[in-house]
Amino acid sequence: MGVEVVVDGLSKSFGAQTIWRDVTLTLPPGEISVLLGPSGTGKSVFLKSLVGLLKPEQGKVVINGTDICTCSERELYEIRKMFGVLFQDGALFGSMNLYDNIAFPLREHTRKGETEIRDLVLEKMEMVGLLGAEEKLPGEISGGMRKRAGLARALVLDPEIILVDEPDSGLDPVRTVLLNQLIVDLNAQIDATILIVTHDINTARTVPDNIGMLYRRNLVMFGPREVLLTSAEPVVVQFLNGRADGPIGMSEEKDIGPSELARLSELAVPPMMAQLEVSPGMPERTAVRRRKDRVLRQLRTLNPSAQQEIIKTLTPDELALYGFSAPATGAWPQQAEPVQVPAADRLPPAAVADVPPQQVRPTPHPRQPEATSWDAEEPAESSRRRWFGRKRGES
Ligand SMILES: Nc1ncnc2c1ncn2[C@@H]1O[C@H](COP(=O)(O)OP(=O)(O)OP(=O)(O)O)[C@@H](O)[C@H]1O
Repeated sequence: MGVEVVVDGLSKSFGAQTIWRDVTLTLPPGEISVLLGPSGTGKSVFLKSLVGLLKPEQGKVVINGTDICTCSERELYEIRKMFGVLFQDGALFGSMNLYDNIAFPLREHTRKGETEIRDLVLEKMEMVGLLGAEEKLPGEISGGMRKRAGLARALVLDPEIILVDEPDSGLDPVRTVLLNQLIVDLNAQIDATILIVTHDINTARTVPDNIGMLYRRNLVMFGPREVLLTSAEPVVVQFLNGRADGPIGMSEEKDIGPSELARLSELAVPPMMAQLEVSPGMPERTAVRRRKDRVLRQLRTLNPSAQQEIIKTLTPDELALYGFSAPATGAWPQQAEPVQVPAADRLPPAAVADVPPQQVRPTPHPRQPEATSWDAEEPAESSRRRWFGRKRGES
């Protein structure tokens, strides 16, 4: 299982320029989190601070009991081995073919022989649908393929924490959905803790378990996806609706006038979208059940819209299991007449811990449209199918 990343009171400046201050959040182990924010709010700086490439002036980043802001170089070196990082452009070496690019961390950081390295490289290349492209140079392949090669390289040391910087930049909407699906499937297979930085609203609405947002040098919020996706905060509403009017300006944050605020308050918060489900043939995401227990424990502290959205994800069995009373109509679960949230001391009931795991089923999510091939120039389908196994219903 991935490890927890605890960020406590983190502040970062470059000279007189404060990037963000007092950022506190916890990336739950094995869950997928997204960090949103307008351009220049310091999302990439945050990722680099998590992996120890930048040193914040204040605060802690605690991983496995070690604060990477104050630990020794040797400890940092060991902690870094737990990370896989996918930078925006894949950060591949232009003169090396894909095989050597992906093999690089194994040759640098392990004593493995070439036979073992070959097995691992080909396994990761198959995982991201790149088998057959070993000899290609980064300059000879599409942006989508470069991203996937970067992802394969990020995976090659079996990371427990994966940081992904704008996976959607430079990709068309279909390739973005395919890459998102790949990240969800990877999470199901290796249960790593994942943090994605993105501008893409669709990614934010469909991929993560948790969402945070940086704005005006602060973390506006961080928590279960339902909290931000139902928030009426003007900056969130503007961002989720992709509107020009609102507190986010082109270069600097601007002050919002009363008429603009009124226009924003008339905008509906976009309806929640279902989270991406794992592909057929993949294992279940074990983080889903852990998250459900965690979120239900804090349910009463969340806003009512978020509470209702969370309750709507529960199956009838789970509603009963977690101690929710049925709505008057008897329909499970429904929005018009909200189900009753049990008293705080019953969330979740102590009995949950004693319930056999198979009784707590992951939430069924509607399927996304069937994925098409990644790149026209590569044999993606056969490669993906070998890794992902047969589709549901296929003999
Ligand atoms: N090494 C550095 N030295 C000085 N300033 C830096 C450094 N790295 C980043 N910055 C500054 O920090 C600010 C935040 O940059 P960052 O790239 O983290 O923003 P971002 O939110 O990821 O933006 P975008 O969404 O456009 O990629 C910018 O003003 C940038 O110029």
